[in-house]
Amino acid sequence: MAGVAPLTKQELASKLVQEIAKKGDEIPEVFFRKDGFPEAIDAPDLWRGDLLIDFSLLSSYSEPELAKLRSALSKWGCFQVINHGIEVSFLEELIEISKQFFALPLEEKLGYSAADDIYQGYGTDAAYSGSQTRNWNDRLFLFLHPKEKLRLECWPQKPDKFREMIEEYSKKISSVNKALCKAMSRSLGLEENCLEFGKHGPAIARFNIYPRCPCPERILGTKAHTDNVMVTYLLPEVEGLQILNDGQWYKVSFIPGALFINFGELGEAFTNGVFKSAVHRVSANSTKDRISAVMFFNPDDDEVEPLKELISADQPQLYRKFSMKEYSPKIYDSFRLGIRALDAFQV
Ligand SMILES: O=C(O)CCC(=O)C(=O)O
Ligand SMILES: [Fe+2]
Repeated sequence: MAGVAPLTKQELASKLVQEIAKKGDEIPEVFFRKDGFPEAIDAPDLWRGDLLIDFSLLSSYSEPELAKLRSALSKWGCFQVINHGIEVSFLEELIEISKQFFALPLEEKLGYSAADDIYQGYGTDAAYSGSQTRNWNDRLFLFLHPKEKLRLECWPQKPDKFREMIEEYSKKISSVNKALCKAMSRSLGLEENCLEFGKHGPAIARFNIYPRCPCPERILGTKAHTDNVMVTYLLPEVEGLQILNDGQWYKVSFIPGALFINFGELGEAFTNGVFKSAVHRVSANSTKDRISAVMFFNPDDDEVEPLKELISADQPQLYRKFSMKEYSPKIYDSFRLGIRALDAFQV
């Protein structure tokens, strides 16, 4: 990330996808994928079957549900979860409030971008390097934990309930995460506190908007990537997310009220590759804007290393021990270059 300077508000305004979409001018070349991208297939049976986890069964440690969880994470690195205990009306309101935030006047939103931090606040990714193909996406990015990283000036004061809802959502997601950590440990035949993280709650909240796009066959909402975290909890508004598995892209079916959970690179390192980090991307669509609300969890310690219990003759150690201080600087370039930051730490 060295050498990447934040943009002035004016520069940022000219790069925002919402603004480009609103003007309706010709789309800048920098958004077009030079070589196109492979099509994704529908797989409703998968999302209603092997990759649909009933959270209420996990909390009672149902053996078949634990086996399903283990299989989903080791083969796909992701699943959707229902009966997670967060009221659907709350989730719908969160999406609605996020939508209202992105609908605020530009000047007001720019007030929530950080002048000295390319990540935090309102803005758009990948606006900082002229050469890479850009995503058709703007976002609000907020650090929640550790407290030293929290920048309250980037937290929207409007819509009125937004701040309160983010805090509330982070508590609700935390309790889902606590139970899920235990279930994941159990699914691996381990003591329930072996695979524990996110004690202080999610590290980051990210709200995405993918404006309606006139040219979805040549532009992506977000290009293929793995998340640089332990685990991601995603609340989508409609379809658009896609997953790569064995060389094939799959459309994730939208299930109202379900949360989409995917394992990040740090989760893969922590489980010594037993659970995979899902490669995913977001398509653009020509009919409507799309919103998603994302919570990212990180490890509690500064160092990440594969669990001893998951290293064996059959499953030799895949990643060396590394610190977040070593890992974090690799994130920006890996996203830009489309490679995995984690691969730098292979044994
Ligand atoms: O919007 C989505 O569905 C996915 C977002 C995503 O992958 C991310 O924010 O890391
Ligand atoms: Fe992601």
